[in-house]
Amino acid sequence: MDDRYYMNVAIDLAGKAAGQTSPNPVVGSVVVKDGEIVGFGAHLKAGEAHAEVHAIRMAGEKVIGSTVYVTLEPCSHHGRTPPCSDLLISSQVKRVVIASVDPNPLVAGSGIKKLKSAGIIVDVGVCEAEALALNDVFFHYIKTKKPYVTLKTASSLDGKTATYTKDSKWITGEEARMDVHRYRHRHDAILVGVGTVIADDPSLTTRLPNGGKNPVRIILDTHLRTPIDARVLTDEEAPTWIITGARADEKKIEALINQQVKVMKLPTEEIKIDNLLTLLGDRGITSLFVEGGATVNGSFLEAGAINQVITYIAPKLIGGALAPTMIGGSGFRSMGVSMNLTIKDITMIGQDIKIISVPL
Ligand SMILES: Nc1c(/N=C/[C@@H](O)[C@H](O)[C@H](O)COP(=O)(O)O)[nH]c(=O)[nH]c1=O
Ligand SMILES: [Zn+2]
Repeated sequence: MDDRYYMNVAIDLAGKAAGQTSPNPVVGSVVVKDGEIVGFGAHLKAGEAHAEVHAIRMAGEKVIGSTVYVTLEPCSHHGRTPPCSDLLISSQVKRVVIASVDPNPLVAGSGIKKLKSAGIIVDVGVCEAEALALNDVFFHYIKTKKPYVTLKTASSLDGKTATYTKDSKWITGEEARMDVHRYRHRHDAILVGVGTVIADDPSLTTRLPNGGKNPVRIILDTHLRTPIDARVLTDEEAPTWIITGARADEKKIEALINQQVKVMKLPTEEIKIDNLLTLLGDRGITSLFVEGGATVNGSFLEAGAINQVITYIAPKLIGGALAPTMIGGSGFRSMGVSMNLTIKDITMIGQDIKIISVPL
């Protein structure tokens, strides 16, 4: 088989661990000897073995003189595990095929240099686009030190997210709502505004049949209006960070803090999304799932802080000039300055449509 075939096996393996490896990238690796796959592996959890280590361990003796495919440049620095480039050299590998170079400017290219100076044949760029797409979150975070932001909205055919009486249970069906929980599992944090907490008293936890990781729950609450008995404050299911303004009342802050709740003040009285993202990035949040409501969605849109949009549209009509829509705020004044995106994927999920789009 050709290089692309084996690299696609490595890419498929890497993608299966999506959401588990944060803050590390997902990486896959395949060892091939005399046209036979003799080992493969994926990085499963930060701090544990890298993909190449799993693959080489499975290959055993057959790794000698083999070709190793890996979706990201092998590491060359001592992180929490010894460098994979050293392991590839000591395993007497003949050739290494790499899909994408490490985006971290500190290490970019050094793994490749090390392998070449040890006499290993190195080819770079096989299936590069597919490999880069695996780690759009990781690359974004490495470059900006801010979380990759996914905005998720769910609405009726006529764009409503609830009736004018604020009833919203449910708009999308079971399958689409289950899909949302898979995104929650894969994200470091989920964010809603205090309006959603007051209206829905959401738990914002990941409820999948086989369990799943709960994201940190971020509540934007400038004036500390989160009800003291809200589930996100009392259910002991996941950490909750309340983000408030510089002038927030210290007594109210004291009343909200408990072992699962932290209150964090931003430097300005009103919440600025850029300051929020810096604060979250500094605390190691690499991916942020914004579930609204409309006001919060509007502030992310106006801040130009959206990296991906997941839209679920249900075959329902709600109507009502006062019924809420997906994005509030003041909005753009003219089409010339409105946000343009490209649709990457459209699928039916149960009775609903799911659209994935990214800004141009
Ligand atoms: N009304 C709907 C949604 N509503 C989304 C938010 O308004 C809800 O408060 C939040 O998902 C509740 O989180 P939970 O308590 O953890 O279940 N989102 C959806 O995808 N479809 C809907 O029909
Ligand atoms: Zn490594």
